[in-house]
Amino acid sequence: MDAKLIVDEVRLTPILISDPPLLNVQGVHQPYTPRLVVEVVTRGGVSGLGETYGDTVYLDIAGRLAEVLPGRSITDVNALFALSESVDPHQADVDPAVDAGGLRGVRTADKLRLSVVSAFETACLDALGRTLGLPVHALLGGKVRDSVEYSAYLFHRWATHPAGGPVDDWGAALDPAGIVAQARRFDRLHGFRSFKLKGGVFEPEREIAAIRALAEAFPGRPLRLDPNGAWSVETSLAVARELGDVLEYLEDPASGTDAMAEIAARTDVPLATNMCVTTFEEVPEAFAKEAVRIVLCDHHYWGGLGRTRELAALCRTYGVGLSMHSNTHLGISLAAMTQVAATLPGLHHACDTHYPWQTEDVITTRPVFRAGRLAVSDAPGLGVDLDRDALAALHHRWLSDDGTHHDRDDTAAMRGAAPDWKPSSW
Ligand SMILES: O=C([O-])[C@@H](O)[C@@H](O)[C@H](O)[C@@H](O)C(=O)[O-]
Ligand SMILES: [Mg+2]
Repeated sequence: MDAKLIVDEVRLTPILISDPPLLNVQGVHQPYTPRLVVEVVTRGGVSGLGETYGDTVYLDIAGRLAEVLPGRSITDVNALFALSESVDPHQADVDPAVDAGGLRGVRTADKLRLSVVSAFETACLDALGRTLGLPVHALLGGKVRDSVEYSAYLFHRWATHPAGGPVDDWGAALDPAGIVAQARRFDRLHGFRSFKLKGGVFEPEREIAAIRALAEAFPGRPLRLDPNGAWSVETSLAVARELGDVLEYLEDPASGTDAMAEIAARTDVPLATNMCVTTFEEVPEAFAKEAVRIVLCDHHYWGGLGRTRELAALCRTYGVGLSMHSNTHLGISLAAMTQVAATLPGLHHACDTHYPWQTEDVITTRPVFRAGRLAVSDAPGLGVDLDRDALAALHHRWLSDDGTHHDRDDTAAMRGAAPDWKPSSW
């Protein structure tokens, strides 16, 4: 093996990034959210980047994996899965509740581990691409498109965080007019064609009214509503009836494969998910029951860019559509999302991204959306460079935090404002 390809060192940098007070079924985003930046440095002196969730449970696994990677080749990405299993001590005692802030289905030991592996895989591919002078998409078999379409991600939100924190100039959006104003600003700034509204915050009638207002303001544009499983089957069907003429798809209206399958059987509105199909183990049942028409892939918890392509092949085989889920993330993840999305032939919907809500980053140049699309970089690796000063500042914030923000918890943030608050379901 070429010595240049051997891992010399792995650097893990937990950071806290500022985040606006976006509302969802579990509460409100905290003012700062944790992310982990992974750097894999080769003996050839090349450094590759990856990014993933930064909560404590991920940091634990990442620390163990980082210890055993030096001496192995950055080409050995398939070996990362077995290697991560061999170092993960927490496999048996994972709380299977829905993730405390991520809303990406139930927690499993596998999913936690894969969310870490994905950042290491991305970092290895970035390092390999930089070493060979090739973009990551070339390492995945080549791009099938030159740009990737993203959708605007609309949220009901407060103007400021109740307990203080970073302030932006978006103001509150708590009714249909506020959501339309937010959409207009996204349209003006980034040219997004599709709009997704995070639902499950207010009673369904108010969210239906917001989608209707969007349909009037942007006739013919693809619209989606995602209450993260907050509704019953009957409520979901009622919403589907109300909005069937304007929705591109309804995302996770109810929780669980059985509920989704029942809704799917009784409406023509396509259902999408990033909650009931989140692992390969969940695929057979959901596909057999025809519970979803679109799976939202996410390279973080599916285990990386290679596994995302495997999921895409499965969806293609079973005639299920594909798009991409997003959670709060920075530019390294956005670059990884764009590189893998560029290689997926059956990507027929605009991908989700939280990125426009993020005002801080650890890369030197912010990507620019044009007409809602990002150009696919042909530069070596992911095509992004680390801003070490920014990384150090965000790491310093993480070090200075008393632990309140080390684990994302939207419910805790909401209870800071309303101590008796409980997630609603309709
Ligand atoms: O950021 C949020 O509040 C979202 O609700 C996120 O946690 C979800 O994972 C995600 O965006 C989704 O599509 O369900
Ligand atoms: Mg969703």
